[in-house]
Amino acid sequence: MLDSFNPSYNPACSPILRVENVTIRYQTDDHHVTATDRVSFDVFESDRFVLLGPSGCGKSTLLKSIGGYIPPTAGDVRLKGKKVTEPGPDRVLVFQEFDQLLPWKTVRQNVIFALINGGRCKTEKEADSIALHYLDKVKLSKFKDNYPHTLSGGMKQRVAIARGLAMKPSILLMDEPFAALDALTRLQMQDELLELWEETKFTLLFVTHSIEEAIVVGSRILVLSPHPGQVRAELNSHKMTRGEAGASEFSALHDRIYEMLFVEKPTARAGA
Ligand SMILES: Nc1ncnc2c1ncn2[C@@H]1O[C@H](COP(=O)(O)OP(=O)(O)OP(=O)(O)O)[C@@H](O)[C@H]1O
Repeated sequence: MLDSFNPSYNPACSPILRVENVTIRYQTDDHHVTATDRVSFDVFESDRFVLLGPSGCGKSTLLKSIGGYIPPTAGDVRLKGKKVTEPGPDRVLVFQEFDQLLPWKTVRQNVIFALINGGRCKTEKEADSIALHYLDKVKLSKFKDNYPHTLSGGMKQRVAIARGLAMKPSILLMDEPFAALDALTRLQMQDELLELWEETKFTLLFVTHSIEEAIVVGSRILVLSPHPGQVRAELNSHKMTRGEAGASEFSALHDRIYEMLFVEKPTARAGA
């Protein structure tokens, strides 16, 4: 899963996740596709770190690499100081697609299955109590014995989030988890995710191509240029709200990111 122990890792001040100069190239039958180009960033404990960029800039590719599914062509991904070489229960991925649950298992059985197979629990009893705890957190206690096909898209995503958090990963990886939802449900799910974060302060890496969503969900935002993805800027979006109180700050940051993505020419990494 991870290579040998790194004695230089100090949990008090080291990042949980370090992505260093990561370039990822796909080899197709007749050509290479460079998805990301020398991307670097650090994610610290309890960050809500967002990768933001237009379609095709390599956000999903980066997330899959962090998940251990795609090795970088160049550069390194390190989790708690150890090089990521394959998937592991310390990094749980939540996808956009609604079919990420096992359709032949109930909501509660889906969470129990992950807990036992991911090695988090040894007994069904222990897994059941953790599953019920997290299903309650996502307000799905009443639907614990339902099968996935009887749930709405938003409810299925809540199960996937409960399952992810129940695993207590070092970092929760979310790839446009709300993109396929209707606009109202999407806003509601963003708020619910923030409420959950307030309770447990889990470390989150969240991919989106929506500027609004990045500002609402993120405490830090990495803006990536169009294909191939390079770091355009890293921004602090801590304490931004979409309510009236923060409206002018919110729209100033929104406009700034919009310009970076669609107006300005690529520049070196800019701090904020
Ligand atoms: N398996 C693959 N084989 C070849 N090229 C690929 C593969 N997967 C992705 N790509 C290419 O890599 C680039 C980055 O794709 P990726 O899906 O990571 O971007 P993205 O930013 O997540 O896009 P979106 O927001 O549309 O999901 C694109 O040019 C894409 O066509």
